Amino acid sequence: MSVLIKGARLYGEGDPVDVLVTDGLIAEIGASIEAPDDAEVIEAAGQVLLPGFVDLHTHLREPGREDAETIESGSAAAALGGYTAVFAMANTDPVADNAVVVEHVWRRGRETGLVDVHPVGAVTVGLKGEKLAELGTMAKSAAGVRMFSDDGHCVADPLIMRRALEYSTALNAVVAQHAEEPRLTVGAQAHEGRIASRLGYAGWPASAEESIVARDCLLAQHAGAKLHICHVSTAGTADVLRWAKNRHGSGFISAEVTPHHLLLTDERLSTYDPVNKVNPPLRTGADAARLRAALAEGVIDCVATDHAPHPVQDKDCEWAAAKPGMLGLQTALSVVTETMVRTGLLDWRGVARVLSERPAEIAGLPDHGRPLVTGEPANLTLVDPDAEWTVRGAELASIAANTPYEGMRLPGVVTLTLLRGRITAREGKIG
Ligand SMILES: NC(=O)N[C@@H](CC(=O)O)C(=O)O
Ligand SMILES: [Zn+2]
Ligand SMILES: [Zn+2]
Repeated sequence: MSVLIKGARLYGEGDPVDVLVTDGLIAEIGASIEAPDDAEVIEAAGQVLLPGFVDLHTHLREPGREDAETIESGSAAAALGGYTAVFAMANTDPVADNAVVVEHVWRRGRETGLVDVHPVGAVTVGLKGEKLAELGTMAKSAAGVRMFSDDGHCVADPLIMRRALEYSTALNAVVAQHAEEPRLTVGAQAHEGRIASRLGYAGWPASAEESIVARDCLLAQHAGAKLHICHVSTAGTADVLRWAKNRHGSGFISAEVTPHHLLLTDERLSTYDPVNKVNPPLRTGADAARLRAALAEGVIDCVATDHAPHPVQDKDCEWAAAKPGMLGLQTALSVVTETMVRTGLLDWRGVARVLSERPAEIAGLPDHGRPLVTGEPANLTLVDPDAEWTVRGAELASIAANTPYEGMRLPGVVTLTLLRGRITAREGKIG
């Protein structure tokens, strides 16, 4: 079976070309390729071909919260969003802190077959922050875990974090930190600042994030380890990262920003709608502007969704009782188009870097985020850069519907996703 993509521009650059995909690989790229008899032909005039997206930060909720998302529904959302690989966070129930759970997630991902699902292993047993999980056993399992995180919780104890970093070097793994000093965020509900004061919410200060990022960059350097910072949300964190990368090198320190922290601000909180509740909280417009600039510059390496589905009863309630988190997989490309491409901060080559190449590198995936040349694996995403769509939570593939972009009109539509040459999503439909 082959697929012939006709008339797309690679990275949105140069003249339109035809791309023939056969046996899971890019077989030929040329000005005009004749379709083989068995080929599925995709008319792609005006569209941009990119390497398939890689999400370093997804919550698929299986096992344990299948009323919010399953590996199957989350994989569908990923494929429709243009993703060919996702990293499934460990804060499931039971926690992915052992080989049995990570192998289950990995196997269910394979069976579903819509996106490569890589389980993230917990750093500590039960995400409790007290005792290191069996990182080595998870690394050696069939799931081949190479990213560890207690995401949802900070590895707050500096000695535990130090040991995790040290162990991870022997496993050639990366530790991804949810940077939140818990003593500074007790009871916190919103970004500490003008809006939180006005609404009467306990504040989540920027320094709760920045102090952990600074600490962990120093610990990572000392251990010679790879550290990844999850969901960077403040201008100050960008400053710390710039300093740390200069000192330690960007091969060791990496960071992601979420689409929602690029686009949304705490101005939205005045409606008291918990759809806007997320951890770390939406920050100020000045923070969002600095995050966009840091992403364009490479101080922040990549965009990760922090796709966090929650069932209606956990979101449709009073603010303080609501769970933090928002959907992200199917809206990421559009939010990046809106905030980074339409503003001139990134071209499509830059989008390939932040949504595909850098995340694949950080996680050590050999067959994603590869150049668009003959012989490479056909993990590909086709984007219509000029099309727009209106987000409707109920129409997204996730079981949960907690999108903060409800009713928003956004630019950039994923029209085709190929995983190893197989069509996983096409024109908004699976397969
Ligand atoms: N981001 C969130 O607000 N929530 C995440 C946890 C996390 O990423 O910290 C979740 O699991 O729901
Ligand atoms: Zn987190
Ligand atoms: Zn998360």
